[in-house]
Amino acid sequence: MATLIDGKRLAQLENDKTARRVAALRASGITPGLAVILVGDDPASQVYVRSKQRKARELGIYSVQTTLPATAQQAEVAAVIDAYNHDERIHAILVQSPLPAHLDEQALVAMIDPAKDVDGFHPLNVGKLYNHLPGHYPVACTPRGIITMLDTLNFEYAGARAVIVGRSILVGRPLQALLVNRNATVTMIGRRTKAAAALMKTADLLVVAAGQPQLVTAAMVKPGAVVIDVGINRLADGHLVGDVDFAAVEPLAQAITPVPGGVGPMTIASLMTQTVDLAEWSQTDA
Ligand SMILES: Nc1nc(=O)c2c([nH]1)NC[C@@H]1CN(c3ccc(C(=O)N[C@@H](CCC(=O)O)C(=O)O)cc3)C=[N+]21
Repeated sequence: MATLIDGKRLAQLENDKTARRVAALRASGITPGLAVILVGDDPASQVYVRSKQRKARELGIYSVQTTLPATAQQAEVAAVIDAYNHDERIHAILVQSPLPAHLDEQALVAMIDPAKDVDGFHPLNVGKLYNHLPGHYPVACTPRGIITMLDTLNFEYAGARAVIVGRSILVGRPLQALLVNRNATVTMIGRRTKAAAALMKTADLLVVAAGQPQLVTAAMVKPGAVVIDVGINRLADGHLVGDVDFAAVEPLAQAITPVPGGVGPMTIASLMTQTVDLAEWSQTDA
């Protein structure tokens, strides 16, 4: 039987630490501030943004939100980013993804002050991560949360074979960099990959972020692998499932994340941690 990686519990532990750091910062006169920009009325995005705001306030973080209609133009969103860039109460800016298709998301992300880029999506921060540069910079929150979970397992990165299914800007690409930087050997799988199942079966660490329920079956998992399921799929009956056939894979894995209660809560915990990081760095790196 696999170790269940309890994301809810690990997130709780991390949030407790964050609350203590926020209290210490506030005692020294700095309240960490998070600004969330939501465009449109995608129901899943509204749920995520609401839980981010709730958690931030719980932890003592100053938290504000700008909501724009789905018809908002590029320049309107840009003006909101610019205002937060110059707002001294705000240390962390998040533009909820995905944006409506008529907006150029990458151009907007590039307008965020890199020192306030809590998602780590600004090209400057992406480049620093990719090149494994020293110093303080934010990294994508979902991959950061995955690393935290692997660290608690004392996962041995060096020499491990990692396979990542999904090459997104939010998850697959930044996680690839974080794992390469820890001396893992990383294979990226996309839709055009040949013999994907056989590649997955070589993985000591299998991370699945494809957005496809039941994509990974027991036949694709090496016995003893660590399996991280990033998928969040809402089925017709309202059930939330990941990308991994949990019931079939769990008996042969060394450790596995559940959905819900795995990567999702850790993503939010990482976001809170990184908001506080940015507030601290704004004092020391200025
Ligand atoms: N700029 C930006 N940054 C993000 O970090 C970002 C984003 N855009 N867009 C969407 C994805 C997705 N994401 C999730 C966060 C928490 C849960 C989460 O807490 N999930 C719960 C279940 C929640 C539910 O019931 O739907 C769980 O897995 O247990 C899920 C998904 C952050 N994202």
